[in-house]
Amino acid sequence: MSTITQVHLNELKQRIAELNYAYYVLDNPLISDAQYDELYRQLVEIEKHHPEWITPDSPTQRVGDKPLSHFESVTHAVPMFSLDNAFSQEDLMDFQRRVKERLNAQGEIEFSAEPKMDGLAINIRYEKGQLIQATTRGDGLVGEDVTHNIRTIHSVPLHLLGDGWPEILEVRGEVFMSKKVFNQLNSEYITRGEKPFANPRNAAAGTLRQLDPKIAAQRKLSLYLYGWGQISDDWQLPDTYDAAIACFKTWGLPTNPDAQVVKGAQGMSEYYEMLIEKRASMPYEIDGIVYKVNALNTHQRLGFTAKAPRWAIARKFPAEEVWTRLLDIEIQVGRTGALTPVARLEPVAVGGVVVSNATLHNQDEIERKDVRIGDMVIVRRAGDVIPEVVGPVLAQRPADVRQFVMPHFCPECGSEVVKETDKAVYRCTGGLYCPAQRKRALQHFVSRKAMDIVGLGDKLIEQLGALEIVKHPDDLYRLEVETLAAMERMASKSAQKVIDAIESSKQTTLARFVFALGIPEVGEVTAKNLAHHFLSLDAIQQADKEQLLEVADVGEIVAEHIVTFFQQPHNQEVIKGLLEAGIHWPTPEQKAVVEDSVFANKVVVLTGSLQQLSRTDAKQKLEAMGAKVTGSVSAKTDYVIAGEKAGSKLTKAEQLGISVLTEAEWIEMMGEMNG
Ligand SMILES: NC(=O)c1ccc[n+]([C@@H]2O[C@H](COP(=O)([O-])OP(=O)(O)OC[C@H]3O[C@@H](n4cnc5c(N)ncnc54)[C@H](O)[C@@H]3O)[C@@H](O)[C@H]2O)c1
Ligand SMILES: [Zn+2]
Repeated sequence: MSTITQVHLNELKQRIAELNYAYYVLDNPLISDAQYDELYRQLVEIEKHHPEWITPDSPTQRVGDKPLSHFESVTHAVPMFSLDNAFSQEDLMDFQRRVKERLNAQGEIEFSAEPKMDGLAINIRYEKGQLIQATTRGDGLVGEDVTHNIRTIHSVPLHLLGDGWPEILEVRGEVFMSKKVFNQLNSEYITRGEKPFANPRNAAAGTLRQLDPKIAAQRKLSLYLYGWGQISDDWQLPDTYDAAIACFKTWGLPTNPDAQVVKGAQGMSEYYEMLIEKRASMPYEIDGIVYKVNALNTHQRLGFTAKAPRWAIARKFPAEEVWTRLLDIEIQVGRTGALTPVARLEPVAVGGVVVSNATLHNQDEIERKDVRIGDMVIVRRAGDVIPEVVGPVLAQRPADVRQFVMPHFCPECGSEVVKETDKAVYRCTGGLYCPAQRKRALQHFVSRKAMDIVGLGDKLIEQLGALEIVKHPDDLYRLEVETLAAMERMASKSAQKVIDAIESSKQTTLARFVFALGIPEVGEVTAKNLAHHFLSLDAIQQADKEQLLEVADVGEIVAEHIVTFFQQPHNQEVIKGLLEAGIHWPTPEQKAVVEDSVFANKVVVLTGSLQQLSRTDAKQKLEAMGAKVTGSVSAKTDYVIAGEKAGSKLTKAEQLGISVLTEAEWIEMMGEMNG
């Protein structure tokens, strides 16, 4: 502390004053609340050691700031104070100790404990039971008149219920926006392409500052009471804070259901544990707990500092939202080959843990949020949810930020990256080669319906992969008994069994082999159809999109996946390795399909609009299976394949009792037949 000079102090005061102006007046904070709280704490600390340096214009001596408003200014009958902060259990103990000392009290103090709602303070004035004015806190002495907007809050009575209320009653509470309303509002903004609100507090502030009360009415604000201002002299307050609040409740005023009376440091800490646990599931955001000495006769004795009551304290929760620098955006390749952009952050504490990475979900999300590398970003971590980048702080965007571009090649294996049609997902196409996809590729390759290698379980695959003994499926065929026997929980006998299984898997079918490659969207049935259509692996590899579309059950997306998969040199390398290892199969018989076909020599009529295939493709496929495709339904018709909105032909078929198939049923039948 000795190195602190008055020059430092003045700089700090100047800085905090600027930050206050940006936050309270312009509604545009320059730093995060957590960062602000830290600067403010430093100021308090210095002034504690040098009380002689405290000046009336110090931020510690003033509440908020005067708003620049379109609304009328209102001088509060009783000033609206802020709260002192406690950041630890220790701070709370100090608070209780100070209270006890001042009151010269013995034993435990009783406190009212309640959630610190993250919104804005409002004073609501009732005269003769009638709501006549609602004002913001402003600088604590003068606020702005927002009566028109407060009147739109359904839970706030325009006239007090019951009777017995004082002629003049000012109640104070927090206006806030629930998480649900906030999320709805923001998704509407996003769909309209407008900039969403940073958080519910900001949204509530923005809503209260609307001139048109219809907007506030639509946005559904909420309010809970937590105190009072001026009250007629002839009315006697109850003895305790909680009884006063309960009394207001009987007049129809909304109060926080989570408020509780607790005793001493132990009680305060139990309430803290309870509420922090509950925080994520609460319908509105809270940023801490407010503890107030419950006995009202003590409040006058304890009094106020320049800024806050001495009978209350706000125990802040760890911030769920902080600001930090986005150092880079890196790509993570998942086990299915999906590429996820991950934010690399300057390490920062958020929600109680230090975070240096956060998900950015996908490219669309980065564009929508307009996050750029080098930006100051808002990072959020609520409850156990993984940390997320909410968006950039545009006020602090440096000139040299960089736009993120999705790489064209997989950072793990160098294979081509493709964007999946109609999805926001980018995927690595090097399925057989990519180390990120290794485990999944191998598990699939050895599975029963693929190469059917018995004894190669997940644990073993994991070990072989991790040790880089088996990087790609072709490495399996180079395994030796000794290598396998050295793995965990393996003996030479079981190792030999696995080697035998690998050996016998070499004799397979083309369909199994194609399925084993793990081409996206190519399941067992599609693999069979490909095998029986093209008859050789070469033909499948060389087929273009048009040719692939001729195959039963192959549509645009599947065809694209197949073409891209075989285009990857790395995949080709692995396939070559597999064939060199001795994998072989008998040539599938094309004829067999036609002979076996239920459609061989049958008369088929297509009607309605087909979803998966064009009319021409469907006709070709039926003919390939030996069917005769005709245009009109008669007694000679064997099958009618009815697409959507099928009309008279379908009716006729039904009248004649002809078998009708839906498009899906037909495609399924083709798949089964080709096996
Ligand atoms: N980022 C910035 O640049 C910047 C600048 C200034 C202030 N701030 C933030 O604002 C805070 C200070 O604001 P403040 O002066 O309004 O204090 P505060 O919000 O920390 O606490 C006082 C307020 O708490 C609210 N409150 C909620 N629940 C309550 C309850 N149950 N009982 C009583 N009051 C309750 C009231 O509105 C009251 O005015 C700072 O700690 C910081 O987080 C940030
Ligand atoms: Zn890859």
